[in-house]
Amino acid sequence: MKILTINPGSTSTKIAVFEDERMVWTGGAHHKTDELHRFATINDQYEYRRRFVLNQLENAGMALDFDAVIARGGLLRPLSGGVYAVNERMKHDLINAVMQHSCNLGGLIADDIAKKCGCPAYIADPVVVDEMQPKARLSGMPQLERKSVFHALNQKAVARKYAGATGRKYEDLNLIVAHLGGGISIGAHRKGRVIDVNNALNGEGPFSPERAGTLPAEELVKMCFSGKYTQKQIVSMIHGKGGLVAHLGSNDMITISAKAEAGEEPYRLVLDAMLYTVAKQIGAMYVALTGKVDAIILTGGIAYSSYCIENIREQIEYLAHVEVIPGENEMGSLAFNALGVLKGTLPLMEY
Ligand SMILES: Nc1ncnc2c1ncn2[C@@H]1O[C@H](COP(=O)(O)OP(=O)(O)O)[C@@H](O)[C@H]1O
Ligand SMILES: CCCC(=O)OP(=O)(O)O
Repeated sequence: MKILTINPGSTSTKIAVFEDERMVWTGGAHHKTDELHRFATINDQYEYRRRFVLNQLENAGMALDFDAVIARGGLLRPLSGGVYAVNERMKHDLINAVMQHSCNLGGLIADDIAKKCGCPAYIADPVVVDEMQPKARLSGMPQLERKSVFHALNQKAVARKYAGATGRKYEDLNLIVAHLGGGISIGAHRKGRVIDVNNALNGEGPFSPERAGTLPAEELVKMCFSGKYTQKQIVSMIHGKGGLVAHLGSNDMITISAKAEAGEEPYRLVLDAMLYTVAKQIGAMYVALTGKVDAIILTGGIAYSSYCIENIREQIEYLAHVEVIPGENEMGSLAFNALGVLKGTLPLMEY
């Protein structure tokens, strides 16, 4: 069976083709900050990203004859993990999502290409997978409930991979998984359920290449009412143009980590500050798991940087075993999920 997998991330669009479990082609690219910031909204990126996927497939000589097209899922209502068919209700919710992120385009692009092939379109383990324990949902303001928005697909895939490699079941382990990408999410996985995690999108947790992370609330309120900024500008300072983009004007971690490693300022100070916020969030999830932690897994694109990994390791290695699984296992995981549905070993959920 031939599966097309599509993963629109905040900094990249990744594409891969699988024949059963075997990846036979991979494409995609990192998008420069300016390339995406010329679009006013995420929905405005739809045509650009759709054409990007189709052009890449055409240039690689890939015919549009897939058995299924599956994409990373977007900011839908809170859902259980699993595979969902893209339907009209889902497309409506993706187009009209309150929270904006490029993953909202995944199901829409998958649906368009699947229609050209005459095959089904799916999403799996969307970013809104919600398994939070009740006490983690409350903030200090009853009006503001915490929400589970994170790299569910990759966090679950690497957690299962680690469990398999150590001869155990994901459901028997307590793990902290830190996904270090354009956004950063750090989850406490208790026996196969993510009982707490920072919302990677809305100003919670570490700052990241393009997110502001936790902010001083009252200072932020003053900025909002200063008359100097529109709501859209403030929101984009929280995600899109926050974090390293705000401090250093770039989300290119390869260049930034090389400069930081060479001791160049302000790169060293800003990157070390970001990694300090990562270590602190890992500490918080250690407490969420009451210190009973089998391993801390560092994953995502930034986990390719030895500077970043060693910096974080020094701050947390006394807590538990540290496992590094760089990149993301999202493409393989998407293909595995689509195949499971096509072969009837996984249920297909309706949105
Ligand atoms: N070899 C590398 N060294 C350091 N950072 C890297 C490397 N490769 C990718 N990155 C960084 O990883 C981030 C993207 O991570 P990824 O997990 O692909 O997330 P996203 O889904 O947000 O695109 C970018 O900030 C990119 O600069
Ligand atoms: C919306 C949460 C997932 C996320 O932040 O993904 P990226 O790191 O790809 O932006």
